[in-house]
Amino acid sequence: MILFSLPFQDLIYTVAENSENSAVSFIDFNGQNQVNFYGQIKNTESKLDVFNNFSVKDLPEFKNEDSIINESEYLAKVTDVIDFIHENELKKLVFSRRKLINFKEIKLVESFKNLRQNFPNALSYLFIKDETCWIGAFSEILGKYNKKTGIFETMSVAGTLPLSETWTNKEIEEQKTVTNYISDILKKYSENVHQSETKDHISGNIKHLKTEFSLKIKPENIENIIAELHPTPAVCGIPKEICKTAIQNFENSNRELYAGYIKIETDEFLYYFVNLRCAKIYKESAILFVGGGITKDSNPQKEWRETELKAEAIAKNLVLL
Ligand SMILES: C=C(O[C@H]1C=CC=C(C(=O)O)[C@@H]1O)C(=O)O
Repeated sequence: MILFSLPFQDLIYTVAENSENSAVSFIDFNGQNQVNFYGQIKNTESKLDVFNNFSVKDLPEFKNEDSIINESEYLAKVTDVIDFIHENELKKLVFSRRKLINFKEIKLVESFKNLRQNFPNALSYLFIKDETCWIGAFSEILGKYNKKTGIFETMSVAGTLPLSETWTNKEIEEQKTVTNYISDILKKYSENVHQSETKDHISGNIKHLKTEFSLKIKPENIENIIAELHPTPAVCGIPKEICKTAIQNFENSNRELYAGYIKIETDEFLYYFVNLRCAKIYKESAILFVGGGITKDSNPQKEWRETELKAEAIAKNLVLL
């Protein structure tokens, strides 16, 4: 079962599970595994209560305690990542960690409702399938294709600060790396790539820098563009392959669906949302997945604070007993 809502839309949708067409797919970070929801996308209308049968008591217990690192372990790892960045002259590498929250009970539908209310510009979702349950809300679009006009949109979102703070060179350069990476790929598909100014992008308690792109493409190029874009340096790093391998070595557990993407096909659009600010739910615990772009100018303590802020953005919406 799945519930989701699209950016700036009031309706809550589900997938009817009435045909073999995949309407919503979660693709993991490595592009190797998928969770698919087949059938027609339909409005849940007022029947949301049905979803209160979503129960976590049948979910497995969380056992992989080794995947949780504490603050001092995180600081040591980020110091190693910075050394690696210097040695390999990298522009950016995204390092992530998991944060454990324990509870007796979680009200999943209420938590989902909180997320969609507090992240109106995001794709918000909640699903349980085959003993796997995830919840999340984030507003970064890896791709949005308008089937009628042929216009493809994407964005570069990076750099993180609390709302009240002022951007420094570190965040500006970090976001530029993502912008240049995306721009170089898009130029292969059109001579007319429109690039917006870089603006603040609010996401709950924090802000990011965002540059938007649009271009007209042929429908047969969509999947190629997505395959080239993912994972962008907003979630991986540059050069992509070196960073993918380094991430596996530095992070002591698999990212699973975190930093992957969510494909949704409606009558009008093909959407690809980046799966950040998300949590995997277990029987009596939730694992929050949070990361940040590390550069040669990173301060490990500030990076820790950033992951704490990102974790809080999800955690404060979870209704726990
Ligand atoms: C990798 C994450 O955020 C990305 C998206 C926005 C800002 C980011 C940053 O400032 O590092 C990251 O690139 C995450 O939230 O786990």
